[in-house]
Amino acid sequence: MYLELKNLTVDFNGFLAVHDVNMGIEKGETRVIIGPNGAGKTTIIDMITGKTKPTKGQILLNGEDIAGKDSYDISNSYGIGRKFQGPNVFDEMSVYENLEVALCGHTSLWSAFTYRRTPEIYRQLNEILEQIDLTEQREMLPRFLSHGQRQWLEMGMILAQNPDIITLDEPAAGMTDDETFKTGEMIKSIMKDKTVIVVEHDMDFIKQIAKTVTVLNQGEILAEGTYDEVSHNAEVIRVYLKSDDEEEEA
Ligand SMILES: Nc1ncnc2c1ncn2[C@@H]1O[C@H](COP(=O)(O)OP(=O)(O)OP(=O)(O)O)[C@@H](O)[C@H]1O
Repeated sequence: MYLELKNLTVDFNGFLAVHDVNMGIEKGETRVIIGPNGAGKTTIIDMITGKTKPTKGQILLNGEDIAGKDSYDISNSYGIGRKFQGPNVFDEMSVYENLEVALCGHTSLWSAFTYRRTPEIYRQLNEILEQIDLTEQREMLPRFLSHGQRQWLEMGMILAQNPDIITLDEPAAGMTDDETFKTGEMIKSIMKDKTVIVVEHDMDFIKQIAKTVTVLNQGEILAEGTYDEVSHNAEVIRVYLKSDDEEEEA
């Protein structure tokens, strides 16, 4: 197994936000984690990406336990990238420059000083611009982009960093139906060689992208299976899907 969570647990002052979670994710898989508000979905991503240290359990990446390592190490040495819920771009830089910073990420003054745009850098940046459909917007500042386009820029910035594993926390939140569909197609095409872990609520979007869906409830795994399996599971309908519909109707 490529990425394996074993008895993963976090205790926030006596509250078990994640409790004995076991999950195995294959290399190249797109895994979606769903569940009601407060189920522990983001906390699991926080632990995988080093933001939160587990109280107990292991996070095995190719058999090596990375639980408790800091987020810088996890992103730089272990190739795990993260897209947060809200936009996370440099407002004063163009779309192109944002991607360039992500691609070339200067770790020292010297590397920034000696940096030159090479043909290979141009090629890679243009390829990413095409993949996220922002070629025409390349000189624009992010604030002039639509909400969806800003999210795609961030997906491009993560791609530019070339991680092996990409975690996306509600990538379609606030998007129109068309933008949501386009985001799903992007994940399927440009991230097809990556291992992708997505936290989402939009069931159509989940159906579009997921091979396996893990359902969390109150910090524990309630069900796991294909979209069809979990969406027909009586317990999942009771604790999650039904209450979702009722909220929408209310
Ligand atoms: N640092 C923290 N200290 C204390 N409690 C926390 C902390 N972080 C999260 N929690 C609690 O842990 C539970 C799980 O939170 P989490 O954000 O992982 O849920 P979620 O499934 O991602 O929910 P949502 O769909 O609303 O984003 C919640 O009850 C939350 O209030």
